[in-house]
Amino acid sequence: MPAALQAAEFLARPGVFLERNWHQYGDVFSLRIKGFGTGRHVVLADPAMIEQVFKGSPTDLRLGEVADKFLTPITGPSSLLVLDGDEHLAHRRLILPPFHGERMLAYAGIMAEATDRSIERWPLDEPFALRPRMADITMEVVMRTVFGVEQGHRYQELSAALLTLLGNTNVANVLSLAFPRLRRDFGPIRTWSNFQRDKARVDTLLNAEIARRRQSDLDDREDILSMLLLANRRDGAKLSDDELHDELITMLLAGHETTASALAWTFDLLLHHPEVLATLQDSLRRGDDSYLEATVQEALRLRPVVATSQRILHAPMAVGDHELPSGITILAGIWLVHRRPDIYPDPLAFRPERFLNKRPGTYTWIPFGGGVRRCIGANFAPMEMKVVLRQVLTQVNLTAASPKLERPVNRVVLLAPRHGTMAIRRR
Ligand code: HEM
Repeated sequence: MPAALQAAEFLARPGVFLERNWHQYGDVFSLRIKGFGTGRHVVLADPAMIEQVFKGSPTDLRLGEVADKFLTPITGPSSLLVLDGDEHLAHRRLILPPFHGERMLAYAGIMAEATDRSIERWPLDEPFALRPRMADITMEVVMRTVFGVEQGHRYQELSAALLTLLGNTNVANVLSLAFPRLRRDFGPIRTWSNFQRDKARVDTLLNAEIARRRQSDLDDREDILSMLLLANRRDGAKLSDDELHDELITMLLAGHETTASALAWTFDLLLHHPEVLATLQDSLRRGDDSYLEATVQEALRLRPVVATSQRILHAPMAVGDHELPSGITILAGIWLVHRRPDIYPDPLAFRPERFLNKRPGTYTWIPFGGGVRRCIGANFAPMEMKVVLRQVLTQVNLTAASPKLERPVNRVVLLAPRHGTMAIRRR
């Protein structure tokens, strides 16, 4: 298929496109997609090969370069997503600890409050889209747990500016981010200057927040920004204001829409599988969280919001029986591994029992990628999903607004439900 057609289909319907090629060519196949990674790609659907890639040398297998092209104008150059090599590892060592341990339990309270605040505004007896409501919740969670900004005037100002910046990721902007030559205005089409204006507004507000936080008593605070202000690199240095700024935008960008889409997918699956929903509600009434945990794992398997995890290869690499050349982009097929019938019998069925009292495999369940680039929110996001699901399912009676399951659409780089998971809240 010509490269332009491959690109169009891959961008519009990545799941369908990847599956068709997988059925035709098997667990290793190549693609040509201009403007995406290095333009030449090899897709892997075999967990053993993906393990090799995730465990491979971070110098030879780079993710930062893939993201750098289109993310740096939004995040800045010091984002975990766009860094590679030693600098990436140095940032990761500082950013990972706040996402683990006891503190996470304190965040559960914030997650429950944000959910209750959102539920209060849901309409009764009329269809409404759950995905944007989930995005309100995940925005509040990032604003309070990561940025440490509580509801009020500053919260409103900063969240509105961030939503304007991220909401402007329309086709024109995404293209101009991917192709630097398009980073300008075209006569009356002023998308690039509008983007710059929105970005400057976010920068001013975020820098003011960082400066204000530096003046406060950091030891008493539990938010991630405060912890990052206290953290030292191995050489004793701290993150600069610019680096903190870039990491804050990164965590919002990586943690907000992803978790909202994952939640919308989970509700879509639950509302269309009444027997699973009933089992889950029953287990929640009994105070048993194991089925809730399994439901989240199964939803992330069947509807992973990121279809592939990417690495640019900088040295030839033998993967299985294949010699992969330097210069290609490897796509670890998250979507495909999760649909392997040898690992998940009847793979299209939504069946949380698969994970009941059974830990998902490190290389067979990969919604958060793997290795030194594994998602830093890989504990935080499932916890948030569990809190939101519990709050909603124990307080609200929801039904699906349509008998059909949602189809995935590509929202920039995430797979989201086409109609946003339409539901009806019943009395
Ligand atoms: C259900 C929700 C989420 C999903 C499905 C998801 C998925 C992913 C995936 C697939 C990657 C790339 C991993 C790789 O290539 O190996 C990633 C990276 C990342 N994620 Fe998440 N993510 C989610 C939530 C979050 C949250 C809540 C945060 C933070 C608040 C976050 C922050 C990041 C960051 C900073 C990276 C880059 C890590 C690095 O390059 O070292 N994500 N995520």
